[in-house]
Parts: sequence; structure tokens; C-alpha cells
Amino acid sequence: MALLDVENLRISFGGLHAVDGLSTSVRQGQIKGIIGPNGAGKTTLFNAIAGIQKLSAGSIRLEGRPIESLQPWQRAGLGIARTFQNLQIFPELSLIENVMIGCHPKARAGFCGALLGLPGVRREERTIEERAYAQLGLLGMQDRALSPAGDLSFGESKLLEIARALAADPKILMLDEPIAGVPAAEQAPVVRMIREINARGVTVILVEHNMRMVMGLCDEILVLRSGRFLAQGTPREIAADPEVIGAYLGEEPAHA
Ligand SMILES: Nc1ncnc2c1ncn2[C@@H]1O[C@H](COP(=O)(O)OP(=O)(O)OP(=O)(O)O)[C@@H](O)[C@H]1O
Repeated sequence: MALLDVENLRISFGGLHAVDGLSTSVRQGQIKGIIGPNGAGKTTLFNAIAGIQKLSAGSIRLEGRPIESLQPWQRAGLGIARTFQNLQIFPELSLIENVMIGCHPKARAGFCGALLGLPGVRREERTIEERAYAQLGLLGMQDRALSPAGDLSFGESKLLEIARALAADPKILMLDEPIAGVPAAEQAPVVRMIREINARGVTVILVEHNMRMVMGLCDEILVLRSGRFLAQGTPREIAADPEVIGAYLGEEPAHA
């Protein structure tokens, strides 16, 4: 059984089918890339899996369980985490606070317990803090835990955002253009971190325009064109597919 199954997915905005009858699946342990020209439907597909985009038709299953009617926070609780195309960190909060925000999908303490400062709540807060420190350790940033996130470079901020998504202990981590806008010299640590996360057992799905990164990192690539399935295969298969070359690789991506 696949970890994630997308079947006959359709998402329409008025008359435009941004995703049009798409089926694909993601196996446990994969790093799966999703590529396609601008407007191909990649972000819409991501949003649908994360629950921020309503489906017009089709189904999405996580470990065989239909999730399309669940809210985003419920999907996060089941193990789906994501980052966004635009950086979503809080510059005025410290690094550790930014990561701790990501731990909360798994937190059990209710509002009243937190308000009353019950011992169970304080214990949980400590556990969350320890988990957040461990994530910062993965970035080698533990010694800067209390610095404001606004002090980080753009590449470091991207890493912090990934660490926060990871703090929820997800089964699937979805990364929307993780190196977009990151200077070339800062890209390698992001790629290293994605490999490390995957080596720890987290399945990764990523959208990225940087073809060198996608080809070097992913074990399977899904190619979309105009919301439709164009091809799927290993990087080698995709690079040799004449339809893909015609539709995508032959063109210079607009913001690679
Ligand atoms: N909320 C929306 N309302 C109307 N149209 C939308 C909406 N979101 C996306 N679209 C349209 O759906 C299509 C797919 O957009 P989407 O952002 O998913 O593409 P993409 O492959 O992620 O593109 P890019 O590589 O440029 O980020 C585009 O034609 C886009 O204009």
C-alpha cells in the first residue's frame, strides 16, 4: 500500500481546471519531485493534499484512509507537514519559538489546562521545547536558539522553516520550492538537510524549478502539464522522455 494516494483529482477555478483528473501515489521513504511549467498545477496539488484547497472531484488517501474531508490541522496531526513557496517565519520571534510553533499539532493540552498552568501542561511544554532544540541541533543552530529569526540569512531561514515543519514529527514533508530565491552558496545545506530528513525515515514530496536539484535529489519525478499527468519515472527516465523534453526541459523555466 502506498503512503499517499491521489486519485482522479480535479480542482477547478471557474472554468479553469488547475488540476485535471490527476492520479499518482507516493511510497513510504521516497523523495518525490513534482515538476512542470509555470501554472501546471503543482502548488494547487500541494494545497489540496495539505487541505487548504477544496477538491472539485477525486480522492486523497493517507495510508489507505480517505482524508479529503479533513481540515488542514487534522491532516497535520495525521502526519502531513508542509512549507510554503514564500517564507513563513516570524522574524521577531526567536529561532526556538519559531520551531516550537511547529510542535503544536501533536500537543494534547487544552486551552484551559494551559491557562491554569497544570503540571501535565508544563511537562508537555518542556517536551516540546526539548524537541524543538533537537530540531535546531539538526541545523547546527542550537547555540543561536534565543536569537531573533530575523537575524538569519535567507538560506538559514529556509532551513528554519523546514525544521519547524519537521518538529511536528511528520510522515510526509511537503516542500514548496525549498531553494527558490536561496543564493547558490546557501543551497547545499538545504539539499543536505532534505537528504538527512529522508534518511531518518520521513517521506518527502517537493516542488522545485531547479532541475539540477530535482534530478540529483529525487528518486521519482511526476511531471504535470496544464493540470494533467504528463509523465512519471526516475530522473533518468524523465530526462530521456521526449514528451517531457518538449513540454518542459526544452524550455527555460521562468524562475529557475
Ligand atoms: N485561487 C485561484 N483562483 C483562480 N485561479 C487559480 C487559483 N490558484 C491557482 N490558479 C490557477 O491555476 C493554475 C495552476 O496554478 P498553480 O499555482 O497550481 O501552478 P504551479 O504549477 O504551482 O505554478 P508556478 O510554478 O508558477 O508556481 C494557474 O493557471 C493559476 O493561475
